[in-house]
Amino acid sequence: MKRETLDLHASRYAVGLMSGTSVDGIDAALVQISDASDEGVSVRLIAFENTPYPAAVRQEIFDLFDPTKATIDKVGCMNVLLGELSAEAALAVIKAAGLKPADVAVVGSHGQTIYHAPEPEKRHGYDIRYTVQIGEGSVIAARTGIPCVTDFRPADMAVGGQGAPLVPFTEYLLYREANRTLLLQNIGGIGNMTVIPAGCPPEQVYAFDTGPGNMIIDGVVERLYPGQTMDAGGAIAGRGTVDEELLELLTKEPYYSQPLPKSTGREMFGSVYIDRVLDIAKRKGMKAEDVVATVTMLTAWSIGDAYRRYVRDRAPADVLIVGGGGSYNPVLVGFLRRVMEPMGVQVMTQEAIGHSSDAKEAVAFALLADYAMNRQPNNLPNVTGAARPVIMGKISY
Ligand SMILES: Nc1ncnc2c1ncn2[C@@H]1O[C@H](COP(=O)(O)OP(=O)(O)OP(=O)(O)O)[C@@H](O)[C@H]1O
Ligand SMILES: CC(=O)N[C@H]1[C@@H]2OC[C@@H](O2)[C@@H](O)[C@@H]1O[C@H](C)C(=O)O
Repeated sequence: MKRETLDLHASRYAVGLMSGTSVDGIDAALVQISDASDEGVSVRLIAFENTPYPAAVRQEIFDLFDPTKATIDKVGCMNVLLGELSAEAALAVIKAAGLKPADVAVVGSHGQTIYHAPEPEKRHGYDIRYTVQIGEGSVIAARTGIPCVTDFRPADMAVGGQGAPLVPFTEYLLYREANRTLLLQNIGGIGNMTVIPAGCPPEQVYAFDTGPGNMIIDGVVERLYPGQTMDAGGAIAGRGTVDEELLELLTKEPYYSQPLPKSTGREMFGSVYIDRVLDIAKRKGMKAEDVVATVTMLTAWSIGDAYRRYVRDRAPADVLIVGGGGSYNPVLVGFLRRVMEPMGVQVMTQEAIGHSSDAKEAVAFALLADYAMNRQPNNLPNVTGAARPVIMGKISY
């Protein structure tokens, strides 16, 4: 990962855009990237903005998660609309930083995943893995006048990788420590964990999706409390009691014991899954707040279970650093402490160590785009399962 092409200490501005599996809006980070004299870079967050999606747009995006509804005209149209909204988000964060578009070297935009199929399917004798992120880079480049890198995941999948998770590459660059083994746990729609052993080289970093993050919590709350899209502050779960029987049943989901590398998404923990949970809860006559408390505990349990199964013996960790929207749910973080601390792992939030939970993924896509522009590999093959390092991202000038 050593940078070869750049002047040491040269610095430039980049924008990173992320629209995650929760579909809550577009996160935009403006960062200053400087090359360090040793391996890697340093990144300073200058400005961060979240632009929520209008409710009708959010609904139309959700409709695209159902392959029977995602007709090609709707996907094509939303691809361009999200390009427009992404360009506006980029321009807004540039303005918030007191800069002009001409000051910015690159925009890296993850886009919105609408389908992710990382396991190979045999088609006409070929192993096919595919993933679809929309938010047209040509539109972002045209509106901002800045080169834009999009569509990061397919390059990793083309060489046998899962195309996810990608953020561990930048987490290694920005968080590694000489003396502590870190677990970076993102709790967005999906939960994902990055393991960074103390003083390790990049080949020893590994990461995987632990399972649901807030996706089930959000899904259950939306159905049981019409008009609410999340359990803000964990207020509902805080009033409820975990139903051990339902929890036990939900922990049997085969994904949790599937071997690494693995990644998951709305295809597994989306609306069909929510229907199933709510059916069982109804048959048991459960109170709404108990259902929310139980699925909140399920997320915490899945993280602890993943640590026990895939990490503890290989890289006993000192600390688990929680990021993503789930870090704003104190009941979830409390459950996580209850699960992790008996195993000797301290639980902290990104904010507690001086980073931003909200901005982390957007920052990552700014840095991944910077690598792409410099024609430098930006995947971690041992994380995604790819056969080799590749340069991910397609450039719209
Ligand atoms: N104040 C809060 N209280 C409780 N939960 C919150 C709060 N703020 C955010 N969340 C949760 O975090 C979710 C959004 O998290 P985030 O923005 O990290 O997800 P994402 O980036 O869309 O997902 P992913 O990382 O899986 O792609 C919301 O849908 C909600 O469930
Ligand atoms: C296919 C896809 O969009 N995956 C997301 C999702 O959201 C969290 C988790 O599942 C992670 O695997 C990934 O995103 C982050 C940004 C990543 O690639 O690191």
